[in-house]
Formats: sequence, structure tokens, C-alpha cells
Amino acid sequence: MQGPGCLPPTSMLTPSTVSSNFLMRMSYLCPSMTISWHPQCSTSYIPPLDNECLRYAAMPEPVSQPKTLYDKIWDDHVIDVDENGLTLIYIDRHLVFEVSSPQAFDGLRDAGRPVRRPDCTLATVDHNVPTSSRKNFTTVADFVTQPESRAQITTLEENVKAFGLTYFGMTDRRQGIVHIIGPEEGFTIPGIACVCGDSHTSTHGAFGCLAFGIGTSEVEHVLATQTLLQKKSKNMRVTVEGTLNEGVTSKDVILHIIGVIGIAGGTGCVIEYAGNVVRGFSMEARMSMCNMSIEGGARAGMIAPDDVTFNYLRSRPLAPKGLLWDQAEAYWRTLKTDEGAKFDIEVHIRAEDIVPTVTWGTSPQDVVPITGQVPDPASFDDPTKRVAVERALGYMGLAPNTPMEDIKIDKVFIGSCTNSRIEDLRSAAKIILAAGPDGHVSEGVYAMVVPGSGLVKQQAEAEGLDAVFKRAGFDWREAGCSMCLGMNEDQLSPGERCASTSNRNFEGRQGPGGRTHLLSPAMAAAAALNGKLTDVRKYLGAEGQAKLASGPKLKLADPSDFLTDPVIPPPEPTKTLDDLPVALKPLPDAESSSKVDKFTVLRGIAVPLHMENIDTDMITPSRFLKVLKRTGLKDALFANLRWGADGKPTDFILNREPYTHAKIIICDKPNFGCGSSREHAPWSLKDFGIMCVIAPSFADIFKNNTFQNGILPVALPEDDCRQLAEDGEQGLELEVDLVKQEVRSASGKLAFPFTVDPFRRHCLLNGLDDIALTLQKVSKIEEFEVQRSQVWPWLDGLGYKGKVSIHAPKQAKRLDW
Ligand SMILES: CC(C)[C@H](C(=O)O)[C@@H](O)C(=O)O
Ligand code: SF4
Repeated sequence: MQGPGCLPPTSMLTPSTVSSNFLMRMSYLCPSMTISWHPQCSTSYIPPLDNECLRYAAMPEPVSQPKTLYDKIWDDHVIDVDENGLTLIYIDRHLVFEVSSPQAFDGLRDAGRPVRRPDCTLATVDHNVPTSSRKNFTTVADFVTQPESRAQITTLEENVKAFGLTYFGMTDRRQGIVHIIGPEEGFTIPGIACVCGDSHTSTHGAFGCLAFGIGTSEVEHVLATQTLLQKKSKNMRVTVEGTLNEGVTSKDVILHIIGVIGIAGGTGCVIEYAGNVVRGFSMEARMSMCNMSIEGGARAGMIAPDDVTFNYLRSRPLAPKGLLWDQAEAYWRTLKTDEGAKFDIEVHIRAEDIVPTVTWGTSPQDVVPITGQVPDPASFDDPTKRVAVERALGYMGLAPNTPMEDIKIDKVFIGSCTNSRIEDLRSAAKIILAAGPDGHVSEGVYAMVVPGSGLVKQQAEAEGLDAVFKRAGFDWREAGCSMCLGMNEDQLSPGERCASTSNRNFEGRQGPGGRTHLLSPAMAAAAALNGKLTDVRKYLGAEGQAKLASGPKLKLADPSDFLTDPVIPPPEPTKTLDDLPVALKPLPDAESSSKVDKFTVLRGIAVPLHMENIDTDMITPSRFLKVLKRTGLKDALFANLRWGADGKPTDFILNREPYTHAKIIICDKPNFGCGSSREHAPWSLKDFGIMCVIAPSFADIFKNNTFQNGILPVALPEDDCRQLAEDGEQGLELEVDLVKQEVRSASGKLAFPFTVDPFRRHCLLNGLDDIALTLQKVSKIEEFEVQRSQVWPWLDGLGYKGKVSIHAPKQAKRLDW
């Protein structure tokens, strides 16, 4: 239907026939043009039209290659591309929290830069917050007893005031895990580029947007410029078709997928999840899936938006409203992979093959059906795999071939950004009710439920879920990351075994020596009731159904009843640089947070490591993430391997001569630096003196983070790494020559060429600062922002005045790129 005031069909553009890029291109060509959408018929029209506009509007769009969802979103964010494909992309939404931001704000302060788009930035506290009752909360200073946690929280509070950012603090009922609150508030919407200094930013891709984790240096880059320098990832599609078995949730599906593709299976890729099973999932279930894309090594995960997405978002406070909603929805409906679009990797999963799934080892890929057994290392032909399984079983305290259902547990954790949403809590509560009035947490087991946000908690309480949990002996807590990584008091003790709905089971993840089994919320509830890992289907049979039917009835509450807090523009920054408290004054030059040293040729002792999938929890455990600076992390490097429970040095290789002076790591197994985006991992490497890591492959975020800190990641074939590691074993030096792009042994016997992205090489060779380079393109950024406000007007946040100015950096930087 054509609405009144619409243009005649020849100049009428519907979102399905014309791409936003085309509209954008036209508005570039004809700058006086403004673009609007007609609310009733979702038709784009262009008033006022002059002859030039009409000429372009009448031009057919050039026939283009079919595109994937990722291609479309990527293309809509490109500001500038260099000859090597390095692209400056615009970032629409930035979530900030206390762990990965202090050094970034310091960097801004040091350079005299403001936050470019406070209207597109949202901050909260989650990792460090205690989850004990806040009934008697007065101040952070009184409530948070752990001094370093308190310092991180108060530093963020000072920073949001100083820089004028919207903040959900500990007294705000909207506070919660950063990946829960973004979607909950409608801050996350389809089609955007969304980042956060946290690897599980992939969660937001469930809305059909490009969402990925970044390190602290990149957080600073986004705060200062609202852009990022990125290389486009590969397209990967995982299609799940068929009918799910009883008791199988999206958590089981994603664990199964990671088991199939492996922890590095998605490296260098953005995964699109497709198929009837994914389409049938709720937004909560989709978020749990996309959340764990990073555990499959992918940069991001995404699902095309549809009615499920729109229905979830429509009433959210920060989602567009009225005419803007109509415009946005029309655009969002174009965000799907075109017929015939090419994927670099395609994976097909049969839903019928999936049963309730649980991990047995220390990597998210170590999955097994709950009906299965602990694997036997002897059954692995590949010696690397066999050694990895032996190590994992040793850590987990498990004997080969033990039936999974025989494994006793000490603790149960229902929470984390994977599984702490309302549906997760409902599904756990349903199992408790299906156990009948006698259903109770097994003796000797401690079970906790940590809702993902204050609003999830309130909704759960309105639905009576808290009463179900409490009656069954669960501890009902306040929102936060909690035992997912144990930065607050919620931790496992050494040797304790936990059934956990979180996403990482790395060594020491939930506390040094703690043992983690990943599973769904329903499986976690079943484990709590039984005291051991349990097939949830035992509670779903006729008996369970009867108990459910005769038990207390739960009412479903409407989330919009709780989303009633006023939505207000971000506050004005409260401070100028001169009024900042001493702790927030610019850092002295020596500690400046955005300085990169030059890297040309590095010669030094190379420490050999022979483990695959070395994760960043292993490189720098979570208890060292509480620093406010980038330094002081020398002893944090591989801390759980280097220091015994008594604090004394172990015989780990980095504690032995000559490796205490190592400058290079030579690892002969793939996927170095997987897991969390913590930049503390490269910081601790640097503090120890390691300036180069050589390995067969690297996880994407870790690799970016090393470059940002002047550390060179060199990828060489496994066999070359093995030969170099032999020299390392003998305590011989290696030479890494970035000028010639070659690694040589000291004897000159070995010489292996390598390649590095030309831009990154140039920056390292010259010690250049990314942010200063990006700011050279400020006019292109401004131009993009003007177009963005015209084509996607719903993306400007509240309080955006349409004009941002960037202060000149305090010190002159080298800008010769
Ligand atoms: C602290 C943060 C950088 C980290 C991440 O990136 O994932 C954390 O959330 C984690 O889960 O390990
Ligand atoms: S993975 Fe855990 S620690 Fe990291 S953001 Fe999610 S809940 Fe927080």
C-alpha cells in the first residue's frame, strides 16, 4: 500500500529493493537530499526531490553479489579501507565495565581526549560486585570489602562522572552483567556494530548485529574515536536443522557445536547461526548460543533478526519508538543472508544428534552427552590430544571411563552472561518443581542462583521463582558475574567440583584448583538436587509432569513492568582535566597508556611451551585483573603454574634459568591466547620481558592485543615451531627480525620467513599510536556520522547534538602513515 505523500513508484524505494548503502551513496552524491521512511507502508521517500535526486533514484542499483548477513552489516559500517583491506569501521554501541576500562580512561585523560559519543556508550559494574544482599547497602566504600575490587568500582564511578557517561551503578536496579543489560534495555538492536572490552560481546549478535570483544587499548580507541581498525573476518555458517530431543536447550546445542568444530574452529570467522532450530529459539536462547561463539574461537556470532527479535525489543526503553521504530524495522527486515551468498565454512548439525550435554575437561570443546563417559586417553591416536586429555583428567581428578552421571559435585552455579536470564531461571525452577515438594539441594552441596541483572531478579521474584529456589535450598543472590570467574568472593576452593551454567571450564577459572563442568540451567538444577551430574530427562517424564501439574503455579510476568526507569540523556562531564582528583590526573609520561615501543629486531632466550589452546585465564588468572594500570603484572604471568599454594615458586619452566630472562615464547601447538579478551595477558607477558610469541596460530582478540602493546605475534607452521622449540629447549637464543620478516636460530642453522599485516608492521617498526593515526581521518568519521544520522536516525542516542569535536592530543605524535 502506498501512503499519502509518498512519491510515485518510479522513485519509490522499499527497503527490500534497495540497500541502505545505495541510499547512502545517493545522499553522498546529492548532499541536499534527506531520506525518510513512510510509517504506514514502510516505503522510503526522499523529500525534497530535485532533478539530481530523481536521476539517482531512478537509476537501478548495480547488480551485486549476494551477500551474507555479516557482509551487509560490515558494508554499512565502513568509513575507510586501505590497500591491504584494513578497514576503519564505525561503532554504534559501546558497553563499558570496571575491569577493562580504567587504563583506557587514563589514556584519554593523558591525551586530553573526551569520549566521542557518550550517547552511544553505556557503563555498568559486574565482574567485581559482591552478590550478597544489598538491603543494607549504603556506599561502595562500605559494601565492597575487597580493596582492589572496590578500587575498580570507584574508579569507574569517577570516570563515568568525569567523562559524562550513562551508568547503572550498584544502587540502580538496572545494574547487571554487561551482556544482560544491553539487550534488556534495548541498547542492543539489529544492524549495529557493538563492542565491549569483553570477549562475550558476541552475545549481542543474537539480535542480528556485529558484536565482538576487544581489549583495553581498543576500548580507548572506541571511546576516543567511535571507530575501530579491523580486517574483515571470514563468513562461517552453522545450520541446525531437525527436531530437538527432550531436555535439549540452546546451551546443549552450542556445547555440541563447539564439540564438533573445536575451540579454534571459528578462528578468523564470524559465525551465522541458521536453520529451523535456531529460528525456533527465543531471544534468550539465541543469546546463550551467540554468547559462546567465542568458545568456538569465532570473532562473533549472529542470527538474522525476525519477529522474535522485534517482539523482544519493541517495548525496551532504549529501542527506537514510533516513526523511528517503523524506519528501523523496515531496515532490519533487510538484514538476512541473500539466497546464493557464499560462506567460507559451512557446518550442518542434525538436531536429533544432540542430547543434554556436559563438559568433562578443561576446555569448552571437551563435551560429552550426559549419558556418556569420561574419555580414555589411551583411545586417542594423536599424541598431542592424548597428552592434553591426560593433563585435563589429572586436573579434573577424573578416572578414564567414569560414567558422567557418577560424578559427584560440591557446588552448583546458575548464572553468568550465558545463562542468567529469566528463561534460564524458569527452566531451572521447572526441574525443581518437577522433583516435587521433597526436591531439595543434595546434602553437602552448595547451590547458588545469580540473576544476570537487577531487573531479571525483580522479574523472577514477581514470578515466584526465588521462592522455588529458596525453598529447595538454593542461595538467591544479587546480580553480577560472580562465580563465573570469581573476581568477587564467589569462588571454588582447590579441588572443589562445580556444575556451572557459565561458559568456561579452563583450569582455575572459578578459583585456583577449582573444577568446572559446563551445562544448561536445567541440568544444573538436576545436578543440585541429585548431588551429581544428572540426566535432566529423569525429571521430565510422566512422574515429573504430574508433580509439576500438582505443584505451585508460577505466573509469567511481563518484562516491561520492570523497565520503567526514566530514560535520560547522559550527564554532562562533571570535571575538566584540571579539577580531576589526584588519582585521576593524567599519568606521567613514563606510564602513559597509549605508548608503543618500536620493534625492529629482537634477540633473546626463547622459552619453549608444548601446550595447545593456551588460554588467557592460564596466561593471567582473573585475580590479577584488578589492577588500575597496565603494569605490575610480572608475577601474574602463568601464575597458577608458577606459584604453589604456599606462594613458593614451582619448577615451571619460566622459573628456571635461563628462561627467567626469556624475551620470546616459542609454542609448538596451535591456538595461543584463546578465551577472554583481557589485555592483562599481553601486559603480564610484557612485564616479564616477553616481546614476541611464536606459535602455529593465535586467537583473534589476543593477537590484536599483543600488537597494541608492541608485542609481536608470529604465526609459523607447526613443524617450524617445533624445530625452533628444540633450540629453545637447549637454552639457545632466537632472533626475530621484523624488518626482514624472518625468525632465525642463533646458530644461523634455521631461518623461517613470516608475514605480518603491513599496517601492524609499520606501526610496530615505528612505534606508532593507532588512535592518533585514526584521528587523522576525523573528517571521514564526521562525514560518516552525518550520513548515519540521515540514513539510520535511530542510531543516535539521547542527547546527541550532532556535533562532536575532538581535542588535539596533548603531545605531538608521529603521524606518518
Ligand atoms: C574481564 C574480561 C576481560 C573477561 C573476558 O573478556 O571475557 C571476562 O569477562 C571473562 O569472562 O574472562
Ligand atoms: S563470561 Fe563470566 S565473567 Fe565474563 S562477562 Fe560473562 S559472566 Fe562476566
